[in-house]
Amino acid sequence: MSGPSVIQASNLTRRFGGLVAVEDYSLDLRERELVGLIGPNGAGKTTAFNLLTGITKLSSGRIVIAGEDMTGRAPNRLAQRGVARTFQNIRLFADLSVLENIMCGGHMRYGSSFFPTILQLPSFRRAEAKIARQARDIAELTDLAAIADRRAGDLSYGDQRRVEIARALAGEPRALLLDEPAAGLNPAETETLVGLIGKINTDLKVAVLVVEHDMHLVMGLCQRIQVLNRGKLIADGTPAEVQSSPAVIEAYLGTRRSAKTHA
Ligand SMILES: Nc1ncnc2c1ncn2[C@@H]1O[C@H](COP(=O)(O)OP(=O)(O)OP(=O)(O)O)[C@@H](O)[C@H]1O
Repeated sequence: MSGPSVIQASNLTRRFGGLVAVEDYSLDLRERELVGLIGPNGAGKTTAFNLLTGITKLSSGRIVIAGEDMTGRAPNRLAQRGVARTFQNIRLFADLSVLENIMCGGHMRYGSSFFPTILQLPSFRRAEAKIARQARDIAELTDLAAIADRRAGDLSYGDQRRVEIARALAGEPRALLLDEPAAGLNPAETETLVGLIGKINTDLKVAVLVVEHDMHLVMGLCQRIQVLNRGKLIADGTPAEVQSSPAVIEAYLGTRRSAKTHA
């Protein structure tokens, strides 16, 4: 049985001029759920992600996070309410160490305000110690402890991806949204990533929504899969249900057919 709702998004719509990128998209992501969001190129997945995290403004719709209406709030307010994300293109501080990058995630959530920081008050030192302790725990969990002092910019792509996820976890999110986490990873790195996402979901009890082109990964990892096509949700079910859905098969075949026609 799944728990209470973490993200309740209802009828999210976003227009860009005359183009409706996402239309009436709804998601009820519950505690401990691991949900995949798939769809052909241009289906609206990234736009849906950006709407859920407040990065793109809604044309209409409603977003409730852990019971609080967060519609129209800025991305940092949604993050504070417990929604963390990673991006398609890795965005790390290349010159900072792995541990410092992870601590940045903690600062976003628990950092001291301006005056305690400037004056180095005890409250500032306490917050810093807590953030450093927590970053070390997360480095352990994400298998980054052995390279915690290395410069992030010197790491392999797969390790950088894990640092990005570790930094997102430092904000102690209720939900983690991963935008194409396996993009650019080799098969061994992808396998490590799949193990990590599973661990985050089961051990840390964080709800996960993952956008991914790697079907094998999505089908093996997710309990539930949503399929977007031309901005609209055309399926929402178990991997087996989605794979046998005529609308889904048609959406993917249709994309291939039109790609051939235009080739
Ligand atoms: N800022 C924007 N301005 C105008 N059109 C946009 C903007 N962002 C997205 N779109 C359009 O909205 C549609 C959905 O794009 P989106 O990037 O969300 O799809 P996607 O499913 O993530 O695609 P992909 O799998 O290729 O990453 C596309 O037609 C895209 O061109």
